Amino acid sequence: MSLSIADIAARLQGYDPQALSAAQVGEFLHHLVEPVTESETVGIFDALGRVLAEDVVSPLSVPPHDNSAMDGFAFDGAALQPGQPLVLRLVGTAYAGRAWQGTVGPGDCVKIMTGAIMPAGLDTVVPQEFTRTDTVDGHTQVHIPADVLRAGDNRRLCGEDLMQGSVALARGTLLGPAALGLLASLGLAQVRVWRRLRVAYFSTGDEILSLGEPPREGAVYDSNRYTVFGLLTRLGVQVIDLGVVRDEPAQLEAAFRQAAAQADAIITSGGVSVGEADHTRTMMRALGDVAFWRIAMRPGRPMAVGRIAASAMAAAAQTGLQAQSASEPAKSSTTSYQINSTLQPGGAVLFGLPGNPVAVMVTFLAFVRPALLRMMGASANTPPLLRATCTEALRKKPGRTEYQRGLVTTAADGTVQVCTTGNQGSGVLSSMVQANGLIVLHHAQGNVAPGDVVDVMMFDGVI
Ligand SMILES: Nc1nc2c(c(=O)[nH]1)N[C@H]1C(S)=C(S)[C@@H](COP(=O)(O)OP(=O)(O)OC[C@H]3O[C@@H](n4cnc5c(N)ncnc54)[C@H](O)[C@@H]3O)O[C@H]1N2
Ligand code: MOO
Repeated sequence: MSLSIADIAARLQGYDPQALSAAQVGEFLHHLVEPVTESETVGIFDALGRVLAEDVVSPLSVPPHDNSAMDGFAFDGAALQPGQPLVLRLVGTAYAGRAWQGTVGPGDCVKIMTGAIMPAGLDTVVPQEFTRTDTVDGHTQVHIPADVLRAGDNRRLCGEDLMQGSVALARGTLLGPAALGLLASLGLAQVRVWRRLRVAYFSTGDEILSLGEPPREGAVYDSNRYTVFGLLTRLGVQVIDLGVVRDEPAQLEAAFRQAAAQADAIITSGGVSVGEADHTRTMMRALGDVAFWRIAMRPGRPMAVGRIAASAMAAAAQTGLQAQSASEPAKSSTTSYQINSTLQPGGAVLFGLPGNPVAVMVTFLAFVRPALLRMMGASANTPPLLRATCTEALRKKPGRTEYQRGLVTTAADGTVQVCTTGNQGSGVLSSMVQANGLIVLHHAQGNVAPGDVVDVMMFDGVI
């Protein structure tokens, strides 16, 4: 059963929607979102980027036999003596893909190919390039110099990768290329994964132009839908693009209703600050259980989160924007509008992101992405932070988290360094494009001096 905003707020110590720390936001969202519960079986090619719904127990051992890691000669390592060269008699050849059928006695060796099963009684392989061979009385002899290897070298043990009956991949694993290979190595062509998450998104604002519309004074092209599309696609969710929605109650209600009916989560951008001119906040309150936050962070201060009712129970009538379930009074409105909304439990999770293009990306990476990964059933959802030496001074006020666009490079001496990529305005996408990570200046941290070590959230593998 999902918790209401009030329930979650009551669980959080020191919860103040007007002054939340980034850590409190993470904690709040952890309570707000729940993993999906439906799973499906998919073929291995469709499993990339999906999350395992159950443990994969290894049906066989990998490798299935002790085998050679080198092309060379297999022999009994007990014959090796420190400081002594060894001479062995060649009695046959073991090829990969079939077991060698002969028998070996003391002082014998078998020529062996990489991957071939180790003949019974032999445990060591000398790579062929370490050896010299000659023929004595019609027999080939293999000479191994002193001290070039130890007993057991160059032999891969049965089950050293995976043992039959052990958990090869745990439920909650986000399947990457290595996991696909591992599944295939177990002979598994199909796998059980959680169903794909559906995420709907739209941009709000009367000044926002869709691509294809001619430029006009005071208007800007919608960039947020494209960054959100990219961020969601990288995450492997099913995206539902609902376009640009005018700041007009009927259009906003229709967009929220459609999004809540089709998706597990809704991402909007714009209209969550205190501006007088928009209906977005009012509509969010009217159609759902939503909190409006001011987060102690930069960029990305205002944000709305909650749930939007899944049922389309509201009958819209053109009689004044009075959202009956809303505690917030209607903003100044030219259109009259009324919603008869009955709040239903559950519904789609709402992430109402601030309009500024970099604030959208930063709030997505800091909060939305970990929350969506949790909804996807993934067990790990925060990327590790890299430690890098900052090459410049950064001004930072303690008491808020700041994310600065950074370019991480490796210096000639091998040190990992980071510098900022220029204008850090929350509308400036060009410095985001030049960055390969976000410098994370933590809540309590103060100014950074050149040479100080800072944390960086790298984009690689994330966006
Ligand atoms: N009095 C206050 N004013 C503002 C505050 C505040 O705390 N008190 N917070 C500021 C911060 S921080 C941000 S961020 C913005 C967020 O405001 P909104 O979420 O209401 O966003 P808008 O006003 O709609 O837009 C802000 C900005 O972003 C541009 N924008 C919006 N959508 C898009 C889009 N899809 N593509 C490209 N650009 C977009 C929009 O044109 C505005 O320039 O509020 C501050 N004000
Ligand atoms: O912090 Mo706003 O979120 O400036 O862009």
